Amino acid sequence: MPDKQTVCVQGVTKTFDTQHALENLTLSVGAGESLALLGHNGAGKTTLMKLVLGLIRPDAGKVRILGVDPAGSGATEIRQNLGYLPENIAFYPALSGAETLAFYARLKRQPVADCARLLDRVGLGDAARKKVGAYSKGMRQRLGLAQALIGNPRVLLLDEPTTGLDPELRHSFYNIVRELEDDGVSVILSSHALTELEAHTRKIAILRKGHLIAAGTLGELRDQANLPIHIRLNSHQAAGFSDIASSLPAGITQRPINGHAIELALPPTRKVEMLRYLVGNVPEFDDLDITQPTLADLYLHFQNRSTPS
Ligand SMILES: Nc1ncnc2c1ncn2[C@@H]1O[C@H](COP(=O)(O)OP(=O)(O)OP(=O)(O)O)[C@@H](O)[C@H]1O
Repeated sequence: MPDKQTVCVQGVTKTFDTQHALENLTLSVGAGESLALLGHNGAGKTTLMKLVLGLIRPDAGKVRILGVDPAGSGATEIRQNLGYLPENIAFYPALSGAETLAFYARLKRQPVADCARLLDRVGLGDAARKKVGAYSKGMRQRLGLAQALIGNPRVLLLDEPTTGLDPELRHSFYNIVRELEDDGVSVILSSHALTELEAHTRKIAILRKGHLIAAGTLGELRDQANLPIHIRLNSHQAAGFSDIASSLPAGITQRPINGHAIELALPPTRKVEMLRYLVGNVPEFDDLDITQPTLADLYLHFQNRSTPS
C-alpha cells in the first residue's frame, strides 16, 4: 500500500498486557475521504485512533500520516496536521467558548485570531461569550469539533462525535464533515449510529475483536455480503393477491404480509429478472417497494459470520 495515502495503517498489531486490541490491521484513507469505523465496544476503534494520532505505538506493523510515522521523532509537524475529537471531551465550565478555543489554539501553537472563524463555522458564533457550563450537549460537541479543527488539520479523527445530538444537529454536523472532505481533509470517525452513517459516510470499516472483518463502500459491502434484497408487492384491488407462491421461479421466497401485500426475498443479481417476471405474471400488484440490505443488516451479517479467537 503506498505511503502517499494520507493515512496508511499496515499490518498493525497492538496488545495491552495480554489483551489484543488490534491484530494485523491494514487500511488506508486518502485525501478528501471519510472512513467510518464500526465495531462492538472494545473492538479496537479508539486504539486505532490513538495509533494514528501517534499517542501510542504499534507492537508490529506501521502507521504513516502523509508518509511520516506520527509516533516517531520529528513528527511534531505532522501532528499539527491532526485534529481529534475524543469520545468524552470535558471543558472548563467557567470559561466562555471563545476563551476555551483560544486556550486550545495556544496549546497547538496556532493563531488565536482564527478562533472566531472556527466558532462561526460550527454555528457557535453567537454563543462565543457564553460560559461553557451553560452550553447544551450539542453546543459542547460543536465546541469540541471547533477545537479539533484548529490549525486546519489534514486528518480529522472523531470518536463517536454525534452521540447525544438531536437529528438536526447530527445533520449539520455531517454537513460540516462533508465540507471538510470537499476541502481534501481525511476524516476517520467511529460511531454506533448505523442509520446515520449509511447516509453520510463513503467508506466503512467493520472491526471485531481487533480484526478488520469487512471494508468498503456501502455498495461494496453489499456485494461482499450478497444478502437477499426484498421486493414488497402491494395490491389496491379488492380481491388482493391470490396464491402466487406455487408459481414463483425457484430460489425466490415469499412471505404474505396481509391479503394486500406480499414480500419476496431474492438474490440481488436476480432483481431485473424478477421485475420482468412480476410484470408479466402477477397482474394483482399495482405498486412495489424494493429494499436493499441496510448497514445494520450488513454489520450484523459480518459480525455473525466472523469468529476470530
Ligand atoms: N490503555 C489500555 N490498557 C489496557 N487495555 C486497553 C487499553 N486501551 C484499550 N484497551 C483494551 O483494548 C481493547 C480495545 O479497546 P478500544 O478502546 O480501542 O475499543 P473501542 O472499539 O474504542 O470500544 P468503545 O466502542 O467501547 O469505545 C479493549 O479490550 C480494551 O479494554
